Amino acid sequence: MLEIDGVSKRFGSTVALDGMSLTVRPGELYGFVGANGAGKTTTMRIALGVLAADAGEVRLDGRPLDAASRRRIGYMPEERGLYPRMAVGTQLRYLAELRGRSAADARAAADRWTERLGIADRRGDEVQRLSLGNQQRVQLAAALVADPDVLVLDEPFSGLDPLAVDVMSEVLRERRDAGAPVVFSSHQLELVERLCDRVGIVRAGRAVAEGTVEELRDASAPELLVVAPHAPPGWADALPGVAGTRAAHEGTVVTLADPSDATLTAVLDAARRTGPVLEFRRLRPPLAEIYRDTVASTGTPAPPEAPGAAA
Ligand SMILES: Nc1ncnc2c1ncn2[C@@H]1O[C@H](COP(=O)(O)OP(=O)(O)OP(=O)(O)O)[C@@H](O)[C@H]1O
Repeated sequence: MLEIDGVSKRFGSTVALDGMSLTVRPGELYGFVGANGAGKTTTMRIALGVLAADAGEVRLDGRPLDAASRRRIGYMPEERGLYPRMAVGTQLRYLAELRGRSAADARAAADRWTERLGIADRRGDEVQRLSLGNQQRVQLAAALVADPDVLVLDEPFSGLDPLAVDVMSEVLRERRDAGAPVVFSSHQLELVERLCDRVGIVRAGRAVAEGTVEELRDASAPELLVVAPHAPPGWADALPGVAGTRAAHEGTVVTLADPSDATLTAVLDAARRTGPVLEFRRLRPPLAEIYRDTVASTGTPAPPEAPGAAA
């Protein structure tokens, strides 16, 4: 289990992290989402020891991380940390050996992962000669080559073609199924919704919501779609238990302040009084909508990034 507990970090006058906390459990695929500058990369760098926290703690299996336990984490940095002029195979073997694997093990792992990720025919090529998407596959291989117990990946899906997205998704699921905690950041919320067991939403350096997509959905204001073609504008605005309405999906979306049976009945009765009701159902907002609502309801917009804040 990987725990980020109350971690804070400033860069000069910029508060990058302000008490960030999240937990990634064994055998869990965790999606880390938030606006540009919300603090995802900083959190991951601190977890990996690339940066030091000002306050708070990162624990692996209940113990504060140290140099030895950090070696159990496979990391894919956002800035991608490969040597551009080193051949793919040589580089992967080197990284595995650096993490304590024997030369034979390192070679076997480099061969296995390049095969698995569809870049076996590029083993002899310098990394800089590969397309960006293929460099990303090498970067994933680099995170996996020493057989880590935990995976921390910063935007692993950005810029990948659909087939590469499938390969990446499959590999992350396999690691999850093998019992590893796997956390990745992404702005591709459909993908996060499809792939992740739990999601953490961050805003301005702190986690503002965490749970399965279903839990996050339950925590947001429930909405009904009512399609009643003869209903006049504002027909549901004043009903008891209704927080607001808007026109959408060729009908009316009714946001409920109180999702009780009494409210549902009142809304349905009011709709039926206007004429035929073609549709009446609970809406299941996608993660993108839940994300927007969560971020909007957790404070004023984040201040713009301080230009040139000192590191
Ligand atoms: N080395 C640094 N020096 C100064 N400020 C920094 C540094 N690294 C990050 N920051 C600031 O910390 C804040 C958090 O940045 P971070 O990169 O963690 O966000 P992010 O959520 O990963 O964003 P993105 O989605 O754009 O990758 C931002 O305001 C950023 O400008």
